[in-house]
Amino acid sequence: MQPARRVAFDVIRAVTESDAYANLLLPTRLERAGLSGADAGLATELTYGTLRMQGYYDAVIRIAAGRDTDRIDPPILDVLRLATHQLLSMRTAHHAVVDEAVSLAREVGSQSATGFVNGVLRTITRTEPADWHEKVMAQPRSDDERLAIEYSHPVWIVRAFRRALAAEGREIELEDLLDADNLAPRVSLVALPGLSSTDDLPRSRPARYSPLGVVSEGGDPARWPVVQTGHARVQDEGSQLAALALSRARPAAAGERWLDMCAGPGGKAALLAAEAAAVGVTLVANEILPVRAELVRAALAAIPNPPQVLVQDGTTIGQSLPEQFDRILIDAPCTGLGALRRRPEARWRKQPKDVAELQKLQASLLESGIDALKPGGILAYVTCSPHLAETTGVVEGVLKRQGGRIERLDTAAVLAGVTVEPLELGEQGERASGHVQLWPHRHGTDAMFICLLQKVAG
Ligand SMILES: C[S@@+](CC[C@H](N)C(=O)[O-])C[C@H]1O[C@@H](n2cnc3c(N)ncnc32)[C@H](O)[C@@H]1O
Repeated sequence: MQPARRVAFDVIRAVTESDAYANLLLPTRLERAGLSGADAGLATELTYGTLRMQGYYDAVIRIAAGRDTDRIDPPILDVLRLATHQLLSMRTAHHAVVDEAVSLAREVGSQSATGFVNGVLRTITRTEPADWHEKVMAQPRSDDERLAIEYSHPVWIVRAFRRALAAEGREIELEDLLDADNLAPRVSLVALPGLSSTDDLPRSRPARYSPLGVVSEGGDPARWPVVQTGHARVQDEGSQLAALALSRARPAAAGERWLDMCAGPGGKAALLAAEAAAVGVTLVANEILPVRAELVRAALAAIPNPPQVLVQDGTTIGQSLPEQFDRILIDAPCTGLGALRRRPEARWRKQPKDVAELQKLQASLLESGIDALKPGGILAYVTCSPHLAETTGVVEGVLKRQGGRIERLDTAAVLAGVTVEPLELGEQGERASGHVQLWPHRHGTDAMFICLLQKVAG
């Protein structure tokens, strides 16, 4: 079997069977198989494309097999999904796809499975991709269910996106957003201030919004010397803006103390640390999980006088370190619904019940952050999810409970002073409630939510 397809199949299997993360597993499997360049690109496209479009392909397989996908053996279903991706989206030669799928089915299933796979795939090849689209979309459904199938997202996520866009008067952008989630994101990098500049980053063009960012125009940035020294990093532009919203909310005074409360694996902490070092500010990074705290230490190693890394539950920091910090970043654990482009399987793994649990933790981290903030200090509450329960829901609930202790800052105005090009924001809501919501389809970033708050002085 062609090695790229084998790697893709093995990763897809590990994702379905043992909850592996494709973005972590794929690079190690590519290396083990000795794949690089075009072969690595093909394996990545096969893996990510199949996992992203799984919902749509399952709808096709259901019709072609005449049975529900939960009545198909999981390894055989994965064989069919990978083959369907090649047939419908990559237009690979039919006989090659069917032959390879049948051999895989022989290897991972029973003899009877080979006949089943052969039959289902031959049925799929007999109809053009555009006609499959028509068949799959033919049954009458609600608008959200139709979008869920067409763009391969669970319905509850479609609904959450619709509500978040409606809150800013941009419900009309829903299809663009769902479509953007199915495209590979461009690779953005940050040049850490004081350690490198965007001129040191080869084969790249300046980012649209981040003054420290570039977008790679090809090649593997991990091989660039400035990235290998840790002086520049691969980092989504939305994450850069989240860190810069805090560090540049107002001029920093030497001697300030900043806290990154949920720092693992350390991407934003590295940017904050570089910003802090340039103006004589001390950063403390905190992370609850020891293994992720190690990643934070590694991420900070290239910064001169690297910041202290604490391993604590952020929800207790308000008690253990009350009124200690001038600025705090809470990049809260969240559903990650704003980063579906990067984590192809995440949309199928997250469940609506996760939202309620996370919302409780997010509120308690925010309350703790407010306690840890000095009067007059600034806090950035950030999520890489646009789900309203995790964003404005958390902020509004905490503001209500805190009475007049905390007030909103105008995050849009702060970012207007930071970004290279002005950010196009929604028509309503954001100005009034002080936050900024970034979007993949509109800004080309992850859907980061950024809300600056200030503790009332005295
Ligand atoms: C969204 S990630 C932060 C990403 C990070 N800021 C970056 O840019 O690399 C959230 C982090 O919070 C950590 N976390 C979860 N619960 C926590 C808690 N109670 N206290 C502190 N950190 C927590 C998670 O382990 C995870 O590493």
